[in-house]
Amino acid sequence: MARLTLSGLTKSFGGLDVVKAVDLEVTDGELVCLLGPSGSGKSTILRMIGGFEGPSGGAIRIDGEDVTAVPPERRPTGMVFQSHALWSHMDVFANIAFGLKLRHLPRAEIRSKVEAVLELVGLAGYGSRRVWQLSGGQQQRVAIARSLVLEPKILLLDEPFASLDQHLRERLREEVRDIQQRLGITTLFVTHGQDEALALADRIVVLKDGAIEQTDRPSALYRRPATRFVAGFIGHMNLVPTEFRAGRSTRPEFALAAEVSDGPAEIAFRPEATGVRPAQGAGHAVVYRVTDFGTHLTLDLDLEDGTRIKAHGAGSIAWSPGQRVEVTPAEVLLYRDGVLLSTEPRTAAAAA
Ligand SMILES: Nc1ncnc2c1ncn2[C@@H]1O[C@H](COP(=O)(O)OP(=O)(O)OP(=O)(O)O)[C@@H](O)[C@H]1O
Repeated sequence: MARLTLSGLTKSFGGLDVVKAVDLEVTDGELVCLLGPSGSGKSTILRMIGGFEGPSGGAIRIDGEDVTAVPPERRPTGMVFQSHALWSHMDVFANIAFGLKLRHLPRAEIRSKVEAVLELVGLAGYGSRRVWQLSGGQQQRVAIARSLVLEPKILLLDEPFASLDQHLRERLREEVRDIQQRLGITTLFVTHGQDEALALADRIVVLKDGAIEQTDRPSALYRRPATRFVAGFIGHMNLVPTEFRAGRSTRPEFALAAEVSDGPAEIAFRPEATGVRPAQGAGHAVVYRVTDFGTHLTLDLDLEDGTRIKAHGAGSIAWSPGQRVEVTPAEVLLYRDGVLLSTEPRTAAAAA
């Protein structure tokens, strides 16, 4: 078990800061996902922790010990890359045993460690297979086994399943979670998939342009995204522009009251927390598109001013494009200048 501490971690390439003063504490046995769009600095942070990239500033500590200047092979970290870089001319056993041989462990000990780790990743009996005889998923399991066999204190995974199909990816991430919890190994997992992060992580770090936007548990991140960016990155968030005057939204269709100063704001609410029903009178919105996802129906709706929002519609109603509807958002948040306002808005009925 180990604790990882990043303080003021910074990296510049050619004068451009791609990682900007990142502070993060990962506790014993925790699995933290680094989530962000392409180019947000996720891999660079992971590579710095693994020692494959030298920081331009800041420090990396593992269990309190400064490892910032320690070369990768002497760090207590194990890294798994997207392209697993297995040696195709060696069999599975030799691939996994390689690092142990470099450490001059006795043969019997190497054998028992490799067999144990093959068992752990669900590949018992595969030791004599050639790498090219394995499926993509099996190869990635070998790559994980090759890291784990060295018993790192910290496991670093850089989009390890990105090249695999959806089903396999889901299965492997469940396996990784099981293994990680069984070993209690502190883990950092890089992904640009929000589903993957939500499914795997104890906590998620959302990165944008090399800086942390928010660090939180999946449920908290989903319920109260600290910024507009996070709101739009984790699931779908409807964002409807409005103006507040004397504590009331000027949008007639969502009459909201909130203790905010006058000025513009965005009303934010999730499609799954939005009530929709066929309009009795003129309604607030018009159905643009109906999409049946099997588990639920998603309605794309156009508000009077042309703002398009999404809502989940009841399967028992025959929705059709052009239909006029009434919309009742619930669990509403407010953003101003891209940042969550702490004020909880009340709906018109509650405010009246
Ligand atoms: N060796 C390098 N030299 C110059 N620029 C680099 C180097 N490595 C990364 N960068 C730049 O740093 C930024 C962050 O890259 P990084 O790979 O960390 O992002 P990422 O969030 O992991 O993206 P992706 O999801 O696409 O892998 C990018 O703009 C990238 O072009």
